[in-house]
Amino acid sequence: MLLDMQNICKSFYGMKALDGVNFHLRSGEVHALIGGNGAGKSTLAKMISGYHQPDEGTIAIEGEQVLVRSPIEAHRLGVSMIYQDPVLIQDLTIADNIFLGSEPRLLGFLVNRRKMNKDAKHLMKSLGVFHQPATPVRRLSLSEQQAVAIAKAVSKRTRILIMDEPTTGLTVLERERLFGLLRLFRKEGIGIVYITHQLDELHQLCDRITILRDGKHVITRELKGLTENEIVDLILGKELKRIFPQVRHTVGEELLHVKGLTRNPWFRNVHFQLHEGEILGFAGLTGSGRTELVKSLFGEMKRDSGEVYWKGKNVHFRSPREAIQHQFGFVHRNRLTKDLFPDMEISQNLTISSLKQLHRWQFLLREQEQDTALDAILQLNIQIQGPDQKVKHLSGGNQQKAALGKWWVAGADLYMLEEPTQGIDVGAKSEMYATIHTLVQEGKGMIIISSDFSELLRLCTRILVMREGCIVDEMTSDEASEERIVRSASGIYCGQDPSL
Ligand SMILES: Nc1ncnc2c1ncn2[C@@H]1O[C@H](COP(=O)(O)OP(=O)(O)OP(=O)(O)O)[C@@H](O)[C@H]1O
Repeated sequence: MLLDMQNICKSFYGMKALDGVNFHLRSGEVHALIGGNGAGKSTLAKMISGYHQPDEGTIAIEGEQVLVRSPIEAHRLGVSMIYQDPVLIQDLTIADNIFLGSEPRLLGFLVNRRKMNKDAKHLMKSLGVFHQPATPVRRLSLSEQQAVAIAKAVSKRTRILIMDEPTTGLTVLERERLFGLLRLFRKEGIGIVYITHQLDELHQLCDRITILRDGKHVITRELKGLTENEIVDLILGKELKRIFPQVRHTVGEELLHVKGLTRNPWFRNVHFQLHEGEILGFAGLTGSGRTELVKSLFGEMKRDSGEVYWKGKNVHFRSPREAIQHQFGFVHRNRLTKDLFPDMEISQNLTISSLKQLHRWQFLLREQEQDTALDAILQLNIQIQGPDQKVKHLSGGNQQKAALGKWWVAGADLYMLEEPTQGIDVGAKSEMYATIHTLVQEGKGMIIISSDFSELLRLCTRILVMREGCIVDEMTSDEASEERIVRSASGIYCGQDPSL
């Protein structure tokens, strides 16, 4: 056994984050570590990588009991951890980042830069990245930065590699490349702990699965033979009928009509309409212009030309404030920093865009604010300890509901959601989808940007695919398939002419 963790317990401020958890990792296996938000996955991973120490329990690597008191000690033991946002120094070069703290030396004290660059080049090449080793890391894409983090791990003779949601923000093709690398590591006997909320990834990659729930061990077994529905039930501890509710909406009046919208170099000549009863999905690779398009609709970004009609009226918002006044709401991908005030109470966050209605003679009607917030908390089923709880202390799923709730309180008629379920667990996802359907049923407009194409397929009534700033394909839910989206998004063929 490569790694053997027995009876691990850990509490924070008297609250048990892990309660008697056992975890075993074999050489050459990819072991999925799964559970809902707050189940204890990251805490367990941080025990192996030296960021936390257990209150009780033992850790053994290759049969030898160890005390992993710091990340440096973990590295010495052959443990590396890679996060969704690789921890790299952006202004240093690829080679510097890979060998930071373990630079090859000449005469024992001079850094052997030649060898460092040569080794870095070789490592990066084996990972399919061909930049010069002297390139600053800030010039690389997210997936290339991840390759640098992996190269760093490999250069340190890693035996145990822990990956915490590594595919967040990656395109389908980048994800495939990462999986290819992990399969290679598996062949070399490295044990990989793989943490994810993307259950559709498990069968592509993982050999065994361990599920945690509320800090307790639920099950460890071979993944083969376990269905996605069974995994969902084990995560939640109850039966979830359907992650994606089957709802058919009737298409009604036109809400939004975008004509020839252009902002160089991000997007060009974009035309589309959104009707009542539609959930409009935007698919595309990173840099396809989807986010910039939505930012421009929300007044966060200027446009060069084109027109936008909202409920039949020509509108041109020069700031988000104007968009909000016209009942537009936008939940960004990084909602905690962009949409919410993490150090403020949940009730203040929910009412922040509606303060005008909650003021009289320049005084905030505190009681009314609390009532309005409470209404949203109940309607959207936001799980909190009290209305004065700070948003930063909510789970990822509840933070997402709060970000949506802010626009609900403000009376938004158009919701634009960027990566609405990124990082949230399967139960919260299911609730988010149900909320989206309810809002659409009430006649609200819904635009979803998601890198999770299967989510778009199962949620949206119509999907537009963007590539290099242009809409290159459009499909109804009946016409759509993941293959068609991937092909259009990556330019393998243009949707209008599959023979190309
Ligand atoms: N440094 C900390 N201080 C206080 N509480 C913490 C700390 N780290 C984790 N916790 C708590 O421990 C519990 C387990 O959290 P953990 O981050 O391990 O869950 P997780 O399964 O990784 O969740 P997610 O999928 O949302 O990342 C949670 O209740 C969390 O609030």
